[in-house]
Amino acid sequence: MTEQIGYLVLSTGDVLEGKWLGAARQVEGEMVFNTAMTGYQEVMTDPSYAGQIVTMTYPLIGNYGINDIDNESIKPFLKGFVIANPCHTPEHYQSSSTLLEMVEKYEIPTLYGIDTRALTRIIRDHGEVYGKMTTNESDLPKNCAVDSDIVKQVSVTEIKQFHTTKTTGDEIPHIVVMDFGYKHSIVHSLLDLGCNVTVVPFDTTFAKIHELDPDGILLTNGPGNPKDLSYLAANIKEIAESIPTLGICLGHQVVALAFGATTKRLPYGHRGSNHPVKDLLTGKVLITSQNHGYVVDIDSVNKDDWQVSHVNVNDKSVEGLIHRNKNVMTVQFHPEAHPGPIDTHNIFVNFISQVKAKGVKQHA
Ligand SMILES: NC(=O)CC[C@H](N)C(=O)O
Repeated sequence: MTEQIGYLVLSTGDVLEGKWLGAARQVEGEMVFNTAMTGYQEVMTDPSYAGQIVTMTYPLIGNYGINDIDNESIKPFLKGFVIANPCHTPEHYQSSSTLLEMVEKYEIPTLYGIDTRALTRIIRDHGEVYGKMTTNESDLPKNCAVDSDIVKQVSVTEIKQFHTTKTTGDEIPHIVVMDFGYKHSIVHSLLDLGCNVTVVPFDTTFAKIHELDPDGILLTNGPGNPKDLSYLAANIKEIAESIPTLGICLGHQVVALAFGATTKRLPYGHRGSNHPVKDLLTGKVLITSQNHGYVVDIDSVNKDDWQVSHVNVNDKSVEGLIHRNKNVMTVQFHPEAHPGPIDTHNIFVNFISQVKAKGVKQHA
């Protein structure tokens, strides 16, 4: 294994020295930190990290290996990975390869031996931080914001169909998933609840979606700045107004934008698996999985049409919206978890109930 020295040079002027896990692969991108103590495989394969260099605050990564079931997409899309201590001797009955093998297979630029908690403090103090993973410590990152067409880079280009094996009666709702960079767990959650699923490209038109004859629409998570998708607003509004709709994370943000709200950047994002969210309808606090850098501006939400259903306990930001007259609900957190707790699984259950209440069509 290589012991080659590598550097993480930050736009703040800080330089952190580490070693390359696998080959040296120079890359630059937006720095973000994730505080989950487990779930590194799901984090590495979540398409919402496309264009970003991810660091894990938890120091030991790779200790339960890499398995064949927890990938959240067809391949990792993150730009780089920065960790403290990699484990080369994993122990888990489902483990089929190691972190190093994963990093090499997908050529993920990875540095280890970095004090990732000190790095996280720098990101928290400065907010928007860019980093360059390099072999040359005087190699400064440029302003490498995430590409404005990043969703196009991760979305499917062709329709994909999935059939449920868990029928709960004779009604099988058909859910069309608009793919902004979907996590596989979202589709698994729908299949487990007895739905058939069609995944379509993020920019599929209302007319095309109508031809697919869905009972419900799910707009997924995805990378980048939601405002870069403002050009889709009219299409998204038309879809959400006509068909029961659930938006998750980026899906929540683009629905809010389509109905006239605005989004803004959070100081340093919410990424981890223990973010407390208050459900304002039940008064309960739920522990949620999160991964976002932008948020819907609460003051911009039209309160005549929308009810704020969830708020973040830590910073009071919007975590969920329900339309007062249409069948539209959206959440900023991840009800599919993976990684993280399943406190909010009911979001899917409620959505499917709403779809069924509207009447499931007989599909050929
Ligand atoms: N997971 C997501 O869907 C993230 C949404 C958006 N890219 C953000 O950072 O806020």
